[in-house]
Amino acid sequence: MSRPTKITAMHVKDIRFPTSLEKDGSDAMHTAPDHSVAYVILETDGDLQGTGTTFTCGRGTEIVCFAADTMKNRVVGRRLDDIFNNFGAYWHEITCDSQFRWIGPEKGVTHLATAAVVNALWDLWAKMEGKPLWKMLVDMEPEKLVNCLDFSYIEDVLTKDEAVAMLKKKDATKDKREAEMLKTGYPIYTTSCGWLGYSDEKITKLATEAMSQGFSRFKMKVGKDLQDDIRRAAIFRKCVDANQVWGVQDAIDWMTALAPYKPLWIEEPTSPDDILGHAAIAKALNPLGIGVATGEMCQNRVMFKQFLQANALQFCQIDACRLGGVNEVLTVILMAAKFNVPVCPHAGGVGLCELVQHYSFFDYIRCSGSLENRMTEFADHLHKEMCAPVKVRDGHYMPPQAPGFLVGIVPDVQKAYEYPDGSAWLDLFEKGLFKRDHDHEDN
Ligand SMILES: C[C@H](O)[C@@H](O)CC(=O)C(=O)O
Ligand SMILES: [Mg+2]
Repeated sequence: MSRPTKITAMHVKDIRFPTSLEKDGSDAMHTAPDHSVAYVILETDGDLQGTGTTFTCGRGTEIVCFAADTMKNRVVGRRLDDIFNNFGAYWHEITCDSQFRWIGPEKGVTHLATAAVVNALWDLWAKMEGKPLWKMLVDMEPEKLVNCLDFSYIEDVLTKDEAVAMLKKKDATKDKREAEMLKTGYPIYTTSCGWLGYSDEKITKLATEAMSQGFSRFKMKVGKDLQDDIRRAAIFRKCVDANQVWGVQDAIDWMTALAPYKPLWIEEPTSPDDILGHAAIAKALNPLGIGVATGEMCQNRVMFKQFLQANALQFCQIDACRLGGVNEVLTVILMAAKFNVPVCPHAGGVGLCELVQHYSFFDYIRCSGSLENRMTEFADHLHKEMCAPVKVRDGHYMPPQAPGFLVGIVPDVQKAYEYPDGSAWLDLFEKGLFKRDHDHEDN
């Protein structure tokens, strides 16, 4: 097999799944999402390809694809050694393009696009090393790993030297934790029983099934109707997720009413940008035993820094595609470890479970060294569509062994669900179940 030396081409696909039909993935804000991805493939002069995705919710995917496509000229033709030997500097270069940066910076569509491209590079690198991403990160020399990160704007709370020291400190005992992960896996919770559009009967049936499969932790969606939420909270309780529907005082009042059901956290209680609002909610709810969780829409490491500084979150929910890929996610995991805040990654979207598992293994083995108050999300749909679906055993993710970041979608599925001309979509249009984008108000 010939080892790649440079990127020769980049392709971007808009792949969407009609999850709104069954209300999979629905919440109080996103009432009918179609879980989708901007799908990036990097071709090389060798035998390997890199694949990266960014999770989106249907309409809008084409915009992220367009943004990713415009990044081609910063990727194609580049030598892989130049990228991987100076990955932190390369990441800085692509996120600081002097013109592209104006429509970010480091947030929104451009950052979602960055994630897909950057994650494809990490997938390729891990395949070249012959390791799953988590294992490559666990084995990498601390200095080399830290060289992949961009510390701009966060050096007031975490320096390169401090990050190296943190990794070195944990390295003495990492083999033990790696063996533990290989044996028992990383604890997870499921969101799949609690999507907002599901009936009470469906929730009860799914929760019962999940318990028989070894799940003991659940998340339910809230925020549409308080009486509905109270009734459902009695069916199962643990974490609740409002997906940004409330103002600060609404969040405090609503959650005070749900407090008797003892939720561990309230997720995204208000605007994801309102750091001080989250801090006020946390201050009011922490005494009731409820923590604040957020991060799936936290734009970048700078905002995470402030959330941590302001004591505005008790559970840090990194997302594999909202931040600008592995390089930036690792800085947030390190900052969270410094503040002793548990990282509980967000994974309610296609490909996210497959991606975030790598972060949880890395976090436990090499960074936090703790499982206390930590669990990663699992959502039960769109796995058979993946080339290497997550392995779940007794409510735990089991570490994957195949090389790469492992977010590839089965080729026939890619073809069928490519929007709008894949056969599955043509069929849905023909049946009148969907209208093409721009032909309708809403599905
Ligand atoms: C629209 C998405 O499905 C969202 O509801 C996911 C989410 O908030 C979560 O998994 O948490
Ligand atoms: Mg959520």
